[in-house]
Parts: sequence; structure tokens; C-alpha cells
Amino acid sequence: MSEFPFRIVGFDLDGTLVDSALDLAPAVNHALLAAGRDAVSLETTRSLIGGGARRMLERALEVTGGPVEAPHFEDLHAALLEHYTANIAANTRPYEGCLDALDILAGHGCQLAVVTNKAEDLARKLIEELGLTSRFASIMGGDTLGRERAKPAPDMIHETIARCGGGHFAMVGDSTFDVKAAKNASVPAVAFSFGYHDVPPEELGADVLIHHFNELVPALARF
Ligand SMILES: O=C(O)COP(=O)(O)O
Ligand SMILES: [Mg+2]
Repeated sequence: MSEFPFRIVGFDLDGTLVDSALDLAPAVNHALLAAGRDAVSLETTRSLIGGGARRMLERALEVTGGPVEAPHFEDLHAALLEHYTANIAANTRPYEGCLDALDILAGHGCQLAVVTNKAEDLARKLIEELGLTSRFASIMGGDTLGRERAKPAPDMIHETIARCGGGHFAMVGDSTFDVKAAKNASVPAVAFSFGYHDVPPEELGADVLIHHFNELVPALARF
């Protein structure tokens, strides 16, 4: 068997490793209710995920009547995070085939990493509650290097590669944040069509678009 083309595989978290919309949506609606706004649908929430909780709330407010003043926003953000932290793994689960694919990649000698725009403490809490912590050599969140260096900036990818000791890296994600970060870091991007999209999946510009976790390892092996 020829050598696997990647030594490190970086995964986005929300909409890629795990389907977290069922826990994010009630947290968003909890904050919207506190703002006196209407709730948004699960589908709307899915389209707002990808840039971190702060951006998700900003966009939820935009689509329900417009922005609020800064101090009020901070209160709503805190309310969202409090609700989400308390319910972080209530309904969130890895996507079908995810754990098998991670096992196979580990069997190929790949180091696995999480590169998410979620705050690092929330990402670690969720990954721990799902029993996945030991699978990852590195977990970086959107605030780990500072928000201005979160995806789509290439910095988290560069830092993940460094933390994993260097080597060929592929980014696996679901949104423009992931694909742009990969392009900015000059690494290949694989996108999942089932995740949370701010644009139609075909327009993400990923090197490969796949539709199920069982397509991931073959897709990576073809690079
Ligand atoms: O929390 C978010 O909005 C983004 O998280 P992700 O980068 O894992 O998709
Ligand atoms: Mg995502």
C-alpha cells in the first residue's frame, strides 16, 4: 500500500465532526427571546453557524430586526453562552461514520486535530462530553490565537501543523471559513455537503466536496 498523503488532518467541529445545530438553535433563541425578538428556525440557525457564537448572534439579530446597542449585545451574548454551555451535548452527536473515519485515519498514522471557530473552552467541553478528547493531538478554538486570527485567517492551520510536529496537512470543513482558511494556508480543503452552509456547498470552492463520512478517507487518499 502506498503511503497515505497526509500526516495531519484538521477538522472543523460544528457541522463537520458533530451535528450541533440542535443545541445551538435553542441557545440562539434563548438570547433572541431575551431581546424581545421572534425565534428563528433550525434551518436559519444552521446558516448562521461557522464564525463563532458572537457572529452567530449578530446575524440572528440582523435577521430578526437589526442590531442592538453594544452593552445589550454583551448581555445577550452572555445569555446565549450560558444556555449553550449548560446544554452543550444534550443533542449534539458525531455525524454517522465520523468515528470510523477517525479510526481509519489514525490507523494510517495521521494525527487528528480540531480547528474550530468555536471558543476553545466550549470546543474542549463538547469534545470531552462526547468522549472524543483522546482522539485529537491538537484542539484550537476561534479565540486561541485571538479572534482576528480565527478562520478564515490561515494562522490556526499553521499553528496546528506546528503543534503536530509538521507534515502534510488537509483541512476538512463545511463552511467558507474552513475553505478560505485552507486556501490562505495553501493546504487542500475537503468540504462536507451535509454541514452548515453560508453559501451552497458547490460554491464553497473546496478541492473535493463529499456527502458522507465514508467518502472521506478515499477522498484524502486520492490527493
Ligand atoms: O461555532 C461556530 O459558529 C463555528 O464552529 P466551527 O468552526 O466548528 O464550524
Ligand atoms: Mg463548521
